[in-house]
Amino acid sequence: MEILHVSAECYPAAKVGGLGDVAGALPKYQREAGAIAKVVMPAYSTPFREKHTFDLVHQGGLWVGHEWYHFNIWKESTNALGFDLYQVDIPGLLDTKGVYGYPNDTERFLGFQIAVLDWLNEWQHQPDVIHCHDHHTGMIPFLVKYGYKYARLQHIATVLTIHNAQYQGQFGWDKLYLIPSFDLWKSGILDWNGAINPLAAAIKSAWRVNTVSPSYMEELFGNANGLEALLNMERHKATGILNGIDDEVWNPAADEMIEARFAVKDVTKGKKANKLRLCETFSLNPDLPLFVFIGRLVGDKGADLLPEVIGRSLAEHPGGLNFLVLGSGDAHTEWMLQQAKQYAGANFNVFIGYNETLSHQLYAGADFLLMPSRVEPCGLNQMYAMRYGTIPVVRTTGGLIDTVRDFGDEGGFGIRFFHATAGDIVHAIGRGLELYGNKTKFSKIRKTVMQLDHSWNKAAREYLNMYTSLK
Ligand SMILES: Nc1ncnc2c1ncn2[C@@H]1O[C@H](COP(=O)(O)OP(=O)(O)O[C@H]2O[C@H](CO)[C@@H](O)[C@H](O)[C@H]2O)[C@@H](O)[C@H]1O
Repeated sequence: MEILHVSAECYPAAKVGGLGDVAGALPKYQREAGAIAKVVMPAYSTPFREKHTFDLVHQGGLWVGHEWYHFNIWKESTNALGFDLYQVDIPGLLDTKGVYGYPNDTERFLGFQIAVLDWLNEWQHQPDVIHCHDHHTGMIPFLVKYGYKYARLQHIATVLTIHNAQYQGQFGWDKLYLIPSFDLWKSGILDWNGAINPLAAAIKSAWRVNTVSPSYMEELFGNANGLEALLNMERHKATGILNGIDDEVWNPAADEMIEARFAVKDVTKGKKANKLRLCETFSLNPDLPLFVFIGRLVGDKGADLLPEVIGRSLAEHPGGLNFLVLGSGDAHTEWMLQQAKQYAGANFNVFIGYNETLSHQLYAGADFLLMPSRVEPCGLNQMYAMRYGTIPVVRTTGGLIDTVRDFGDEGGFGIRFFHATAGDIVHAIGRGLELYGNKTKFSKIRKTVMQLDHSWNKAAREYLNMYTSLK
């Protein structure tokens, strides 16, 4: 069984969020489970490209509408990721420093998908499954089925994983000419609510669709940013498979990025050393319980609630806890968090930006991780946090339901709350403080969360079973 994953991100070559983590880990575990798994992604101008060597495996040219581009497909030559990594290099289109957020993102990702399909079309060797991730690759299942040029690929199974249905990649019908020619009778398949919608087109065209947790799959049938009816129609081919975490990258006993490495047996000592260093860096008192938030500062993550939560918690427990935030995103939320320093004084600090090393240090040094997400398809942060002995405080939604059980319930180990409101979050933080005060219980839960099995092995097998069922 050979699988080609197509993704806009793949850690460590390029990562903006959880998609990068998944594309960088799942293929490795699929290989361990006996399959051949490869990844193809865009060749952005990142430090990764400068630091690694590549072999040229294919050259071609393609049209995106009326623009002609030359493209190269490169294969990373040292097997640095533990699987074959291919990068699509399209000068003038994909050689950007960043991944997303350019005015021509529609053209950039169409170019990427066309290059992948042209390459597969001419490649003697073909995979059994093309596994597409999110809307940036959503035209592939459609074009494999209906693109005139790609008839040779029609027998290859296509799978779509929805990492986040909030983002669908819509563009206007005036840009139809950008898409390689296909049976125009099928143009309705591209449409959702009067626009060309790559995520909807992929949901309609892929052989199988999955989301990254069973609970999020259920939620989408009732709330999918406009795609509810479509997902209900396609329910027969939709399923939820819970993400895992790469326990080679996220391992407190071997993590080179943290101050002190530790395992379950020396968790108290290890956490203390990491917390001390973190608090020194951010001028926080290490004797207080530390709540952190790591992530994109956007409404879906509930980041806009943080300034009020910080203010109200400190009003309820004056000088009783510290907050540290790592993230970037909405300019207003970033500004509000900077302002929060004025009223939170020495009990709060924030790092605005993206910093992979610092994220490891926060998971290792914190006592609690806050995730007040309004939408959380799976969430990896809570699983990373638990592996590093940090107790998650999460909203009861999506994948957080499938991975965190409240410590008030039989066998529970985290803290859950229901509403994305400052009141509910502050209450949950209060429960965290009580738990922190009960040293025996706190230490027991810390050890419990570190030992939970969130490895990719189970999910890797579930994906392989899904592919097998398609043949
Ligand atoms: N400023 C920063 N500095 C350093 N690291 C940062 C950072 N901001 C975020 N990160 C890192 O980015 C990743 C975020 O992953 P998540 O899965 O929590 O969210 P995301 O919404 O990106 O992913 C989507 O896809 C994933 C994968 O399927 C789903 O789990 C999730 O629910 C869905 O929204 C983590 O590795 C985190 O540490």
